[in-house]
Amino acid sequence: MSFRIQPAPVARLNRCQLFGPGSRPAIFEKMAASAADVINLDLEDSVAPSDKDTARANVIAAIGDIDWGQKTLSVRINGLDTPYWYRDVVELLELASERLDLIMIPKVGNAADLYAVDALVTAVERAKGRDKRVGFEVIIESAAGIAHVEEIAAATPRLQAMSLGAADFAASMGMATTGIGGTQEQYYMHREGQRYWADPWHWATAAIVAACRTHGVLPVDGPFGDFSDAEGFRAQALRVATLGMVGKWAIHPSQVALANEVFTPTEAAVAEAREILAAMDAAKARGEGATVYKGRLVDIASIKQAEVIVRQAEMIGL
Ligand SMILES: CCC(=O)SCCNC(=O)CCNC(=O)[C@H](O)C(C)(C)COP(=O)(O)OP(=O)(O)OC[C@H]1O[C@@H](n2cnc3c(N)ncnc32)[C@H](O)[C@@H]1OP(=O)(O)O
Ligand SMILES: O=CC(=O)O
Ligand SMILES: [Mg+2]
Repeated sequence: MSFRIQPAPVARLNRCQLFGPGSRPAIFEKMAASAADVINLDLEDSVAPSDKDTARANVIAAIGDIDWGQKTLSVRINGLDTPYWYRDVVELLELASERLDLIMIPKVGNAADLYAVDALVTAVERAKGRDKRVGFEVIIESAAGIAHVEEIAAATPRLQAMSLGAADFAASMGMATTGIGGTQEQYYMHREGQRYWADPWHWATAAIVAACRTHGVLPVDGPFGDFSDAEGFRAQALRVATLGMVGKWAIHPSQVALANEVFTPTEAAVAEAREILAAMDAAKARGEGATVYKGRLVDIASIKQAEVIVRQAEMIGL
């Protein structure tokens, strides 16, 4: 470990973030009743320009009126390149109840974007005497966002989570696809007559995880558009979980259980992690830093790996 200790992210569950358009209040109660850890009421791309004001009013009312239980409640505001975002921030913080936990800022391109939102949020919070400081989450979904991902992760202590937004990311990068996440038909290796599909999201995912882990932010995978493809969703979620992400968006209720399943450690994984910790305790008592568990090496690094799983299990209450 470097002299600088890696900061821990906020200790809360973020296995699934369920999205719904702010212009569709009929589904808000259904969202609140879902098994998602985080709810994202959207004012941005799922809301038509003509509905922006109505959607904002719907969301402000729903924040206070609906029982969101223990969920983290987040509102995605419009991007800083639009005429809507400042009113989103001002009205949310002037009019919505303190039940609001997070503001999600889309299409961030650099740390200055967050500086601007932070300044506005801070001013409104002070003016209104709000006790609860609202947190931020961001979406990396542009070439500029991924190029500046580390400075964005470090931009403000308000930042709790960072998502990869595959749709806008693909557009901004000029990727030859209209798919939202998952396998891309043309992204394959060819050998001896066989095609082997690779993961075009891998680099961005790993870059986000590294930036997030460096600065104590939760890394999250964004949307998987084809909600009738459960196996495709599961494969995408398993890949990003393997790389260190803690959760994934659901853009349809059918994706919530899939995300929760992938980002909840299995009983067997938790049992194994606890056994590794016990094996290492026993090794330590013998004055050893390394030992053998089920025929394989475990050492002090294994303690940290096992602790990731045990901490997650404890948060879920397993
Ligand atoms: C791609 C880039 C991004 O920015 S993604 C993030 C922004 N997009 C969004 O927020 C879209 C969220 N999803 C939706 O708007 C809808 O799920 C879409 C995809 C339009 C499908 O809606 P719909 O045709 O009603 O689906 P369905 O008939 O299969 O619905 C079955 C039951 O589930 C409900 N439902 C639908 N969507 C949600 C949701 N997001 N959260 C909670 N419940 C939802 C429907 O109302 C329907 O309920 P019921 O069975 O009639 O009681
Ligand atoms: O906002 C999400 C995306 O994929 O774009
Ligand atoms: Mg987007």
